[in-house]
Amino acid sequence: MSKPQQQSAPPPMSNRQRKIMERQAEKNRLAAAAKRSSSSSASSSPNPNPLGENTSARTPFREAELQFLARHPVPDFSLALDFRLPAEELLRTYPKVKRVRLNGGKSLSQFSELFGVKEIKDGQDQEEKEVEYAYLHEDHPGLIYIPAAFTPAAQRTLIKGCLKEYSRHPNKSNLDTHYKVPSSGLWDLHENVYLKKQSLDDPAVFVPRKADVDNQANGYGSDDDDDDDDQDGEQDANGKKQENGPRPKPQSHQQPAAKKPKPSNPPQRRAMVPITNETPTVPENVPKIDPEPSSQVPILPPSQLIRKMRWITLGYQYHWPSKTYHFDQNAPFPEELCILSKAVVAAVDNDGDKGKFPYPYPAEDFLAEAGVINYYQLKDRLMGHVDRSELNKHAPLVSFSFGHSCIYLLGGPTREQSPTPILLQSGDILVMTGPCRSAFHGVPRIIEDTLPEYLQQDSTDPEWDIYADYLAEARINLNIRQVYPPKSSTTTTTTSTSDQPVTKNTTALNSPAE
Ligand SMILES: O=C(O)CCC(=O)C(=O)O
Ligand SMILES: [Fe+2]
Repeated sequence: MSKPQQQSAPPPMSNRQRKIMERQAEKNRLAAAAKRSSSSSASSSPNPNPLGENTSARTPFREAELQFLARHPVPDFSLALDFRLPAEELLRTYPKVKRVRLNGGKSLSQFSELFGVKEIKDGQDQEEKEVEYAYLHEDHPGLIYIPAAFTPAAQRTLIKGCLKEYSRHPNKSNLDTHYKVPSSGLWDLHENVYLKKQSLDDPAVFVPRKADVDNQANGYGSDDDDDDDDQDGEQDANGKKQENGPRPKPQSHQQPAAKKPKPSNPPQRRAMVPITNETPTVPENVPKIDPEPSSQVPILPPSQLIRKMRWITLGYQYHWPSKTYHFDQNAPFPEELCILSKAVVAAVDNDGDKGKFPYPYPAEDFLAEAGVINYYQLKDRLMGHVDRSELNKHAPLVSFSFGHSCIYLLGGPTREQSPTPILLQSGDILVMTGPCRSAFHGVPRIIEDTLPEYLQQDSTDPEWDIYADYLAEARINLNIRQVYPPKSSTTTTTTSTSDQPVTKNTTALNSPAE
């Protein structure tokens, strides 16, 4: 007997699938409404919103940012694409996602031991366990996502590096603008107090303000600059695009300049680069004007000051206000990070399986030359932007996430493309290649209570306690870039905004520092 109602009924839908369909319908509705109101506002009212806000001017990227920034009601984080769903469910729920084996069908640990070797669980076939996959997305050509790439032990090692070692001079941090950070590093000071080797009664544990010590500006991006890529008008209160959430910060140097008492030497605002959606040519000789150290920043115990560390730069140091590199300030790049990033690029190259990864880059040409470590507290966010300061636009950008999960918005070449929210979790790798390298992206939300158990306090490893304490309210992102085209190369590199590789003899562009 036939059961016509069952044959014609759609297959049962999971809650997640239903939510995604609803979200897609809502997106379509908003896009249609925006289109309608922009065509009607062109002919009639320039401001169709009775509250005075020109909502039709909001781009889809901005809409998504606002959606995930909202505190009340709490956004539905399950709308974000979670690459760690069981493979079958992932591919069924997101038909635009494609799963591919890593280069040569190998596992990450075969590319480098720095990923750690994953344990084989009872009853699990060794070979089956070792297979690791990368994921691609039809709406985001050039995106490569490798979920759960690191073992817990490998994550701990990298997290320690990010907090204790890589944050030391000569790498610069946002704090260097205003504070005389000791060259042994702020983390060591924090550790000394944490382990009671130094007391808070000792004035030496309080990092002094630069403005009080001397008048030297050291030339690094401050929290008080703005992000010229953030076109949607929200205050972006620091040199990088990252900003703090709505926490009250009566004395903080991270407050928008307009809201705090005017310091005698107000920090520079970022106004030098025109606001545009077009990819500019790389400004190599723009003046690098540095913010002045402020005499208003608070003097804090190390445990609090460490939470004000927002970023550090690796390798070629970056000048946030002008969004250009200091080509003459090249700090030694941590060797393990060079190896690690090269291993990722090798894992997503195409040996023997042409066309699997559509924008491959030869690993032997990849060189880690610059990096940023972003330290997010729970209320911090990074507004939408494109990373376009590197001269080599063809090399992948490799990005690692540790600690709390976040919502990562990945858009397209303009803010008009509706972004895909991705749930970025500790130990995931996101690689931006080809056109994805020029895509708008941002982190509107760190998600509370998502610190994996293996990063929490662990009675068997008291040394980890201080890191666990820090991570209890933090997320760390480490991203690595190649600045120059490869040395004496005939490799294809892009020097234009085009995603089509242009073959060019690049020797002339090699590091002027050499
Ligand atoms: O935190 C992240 O995952 C993204 C960071 C980023 O986009 C950047 O540093 O340019
Ligand atoms: Fe970025």
